[in-house]
Amino acid sequence: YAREEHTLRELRIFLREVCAKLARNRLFFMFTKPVDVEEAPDYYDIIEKPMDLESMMTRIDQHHYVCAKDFLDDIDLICRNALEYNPDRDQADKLIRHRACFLRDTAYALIKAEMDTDFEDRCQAISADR
Ligand SMILES: CC(=O)c1nc(NC(=O)[C@H]2CNCCN2)sc1-c1cc(O)cc(O)c1
Repeated sequence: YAREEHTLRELRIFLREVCAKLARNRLFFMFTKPVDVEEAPDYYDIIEKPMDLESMMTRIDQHHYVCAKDFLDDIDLICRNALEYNPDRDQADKLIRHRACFLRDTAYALIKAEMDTDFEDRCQAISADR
């Protein structure tokens, strides 16, 4: 059990670094905090499950993520929300959709590049056990 806790501690340290790196990229500024109703007045009428990088950092500290897949599921949620809220063909919507896809692809690439597959396998085994 102590070994599992050590593995999950290592996962949290790794995910904080990934989350911080994404939040530092100014291209992703619109995804770093909960959507501001000043910017998008009807946002919370349309989007059921809001998500953002700051909330994800809190979820790391709350031990919400037991494997990298759980973390990437929330990244996918940020992306899906942006695609749903910005469906139109106008420039503003297109830019946000592009940035959302870029955030998603960057997160997946960062984790694939920096995480051992056997480490993620161990985390997913713990996740399955819980
Ligand atoms: C993150 C997101 O999904 C988002 N979408 C927007 N869409 C629009 O403004 C589109 C909607 N269709 C009509 C033309 N305007 S603004 C916006 C946003 C940007 C920020 O700098 C901060 C913030 O909290 C939210």
